[in-house]
Amino acid sequence: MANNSSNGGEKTTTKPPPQPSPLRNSKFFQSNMRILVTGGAGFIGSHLVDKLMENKKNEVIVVDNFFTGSKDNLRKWIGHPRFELIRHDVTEPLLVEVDQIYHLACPASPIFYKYNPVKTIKTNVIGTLNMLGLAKRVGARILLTSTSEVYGDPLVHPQPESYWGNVNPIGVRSCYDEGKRVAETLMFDYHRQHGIEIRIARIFNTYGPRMNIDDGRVVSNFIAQALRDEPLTVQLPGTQTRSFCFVSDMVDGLIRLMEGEHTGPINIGNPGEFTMLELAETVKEEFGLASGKQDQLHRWGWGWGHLKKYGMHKIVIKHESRMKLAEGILLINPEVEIKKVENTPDDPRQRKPDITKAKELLGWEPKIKLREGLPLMEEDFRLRLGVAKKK
Ligand SMILES: NC(=O)c1ccc[n+]([C@@H]2O[C@H](COP(=O)([O-])OP(=O)(O)OC[C@H]3O[C@@H](n4cnc5c(N)ncnc54)[C@H](O)[C@@H]3O)[C@@H](O)[C@H]2O)c1
Ligand SMILES: O=c1ccn([C@@H]2O[C@H](COP(=O)(O)OP(=O)(O)O[C@H]3OC[C@@H](O)[C@H](O)[C@H]3O)[C@@H](O)[C@H]2O)c(=O)[nH]1
Repeated sequence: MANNSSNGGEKTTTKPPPQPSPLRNSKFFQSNMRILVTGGAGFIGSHLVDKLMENKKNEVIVVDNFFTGSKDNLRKWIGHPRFELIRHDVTEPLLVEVDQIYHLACPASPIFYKYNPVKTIKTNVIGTLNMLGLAKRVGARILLTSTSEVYGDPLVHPQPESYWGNVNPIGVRSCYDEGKRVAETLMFDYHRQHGIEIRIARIFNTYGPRMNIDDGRVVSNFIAQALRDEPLTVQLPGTQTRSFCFVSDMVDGLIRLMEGEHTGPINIGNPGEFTMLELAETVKEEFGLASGKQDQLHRWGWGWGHLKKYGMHKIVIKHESRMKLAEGILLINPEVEIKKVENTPDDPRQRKPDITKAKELLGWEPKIKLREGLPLMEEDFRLRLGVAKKK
């Protein structure tokens, strides 16, 4: 592991920050906090906007090119007097007057960021340069949503912020991993050279309502597959691990980081670690029977306790016609609906955040466990998939 001396960088500023807008210091005019959210039409961004809009002192401007995001995620705010939505690509310069910038714009799902890798790296590098230029011009504080992927396929486990990572610089994921690493470098160079107030969050896998249904990320894939009665596609070997954070916890962490006194980088994630096979089992238990078959079990007075008692908790009922109640024993189709499929290159084998810094510096830790968070996605996914709960 590398030493920690240049991590955090909190004593390295050589210049005072640029002057904020005169309105900030006005004695006579109590202005609102003007907050720019790039990528605000996406999954995490739209939840962040919901939270920021709860504060009546905030005006929120979203900038998005709608590559992976959608206006639908923001529909409740369109037309609101404290809200503006601008179709704009962050690889182009932007002129707006703001006090804070949450810079999220970047496709996050591997399928999407690998679709046009040159555009992904431009978004991370030129997009971040443009947002730092904006921050410098208007004296805004800027927060970058970096990623656990800066640790690559980590050789240190769990990953503290002081770990410098194990990243392939020429692989198919590099446009994203290395792009985010350069974005972090740019943030610290602007901080040291120009005194910009920066914040860096290293986000670990996040899930929740509004994830794109077919964007290839594992939680949204498994839930959509379970609700469509399709096999869950576990990519080989299935023993690779991830740590999943519910989106409301993530938003809380990002706002604390922005409002706090520490530049970061700070890991924001849930340390609960699961293999992909364990995740598939959990989704099956929460959703496999939830598509109506669970109701039937309840009508018979059967619950998971009964299934577990007979060692059947890992079994999905495929055809109800094959189910019989015989002398009080439920016969279930033993077909296990998990399909092992090929993986993609450079898939990290393990990932778990060390969140000591987030706890100590931000007073933050996640509240929602995986089993509590997964069911909170059901209604949203059913609605968008058009799959009703069976009676
Ligand atoms: N969700 C996660 O698990 C996770 C993990 C680590 C880091 N992150 C980071 O958090 C941020 C948000 O992730 P998300 O899960 O909400 O992803 P998302 O794909 O749902 O949202 C990204 C948003 O950015 C927009 N966008 C992409 N390129 C753009 C460009 N050039 N100009 C303007 N807008 C652009 C998209 O249209 C979308 O609305 C990303 O920066 C991502 O790297 C997410
Ligand atoms: O259907 C699937 C999809 C994915 N997987 C596996 O699930 C694991 C997680 O894959 P995801 O695509 O959800 O996400 P990854 O962890 O690879 O990248 C993620 O983490 C960091 C963020 O910055 C990225 O934005 C995010 O997508 C991988 O090991 C993958 O092989 C499956 O087993 N089945």
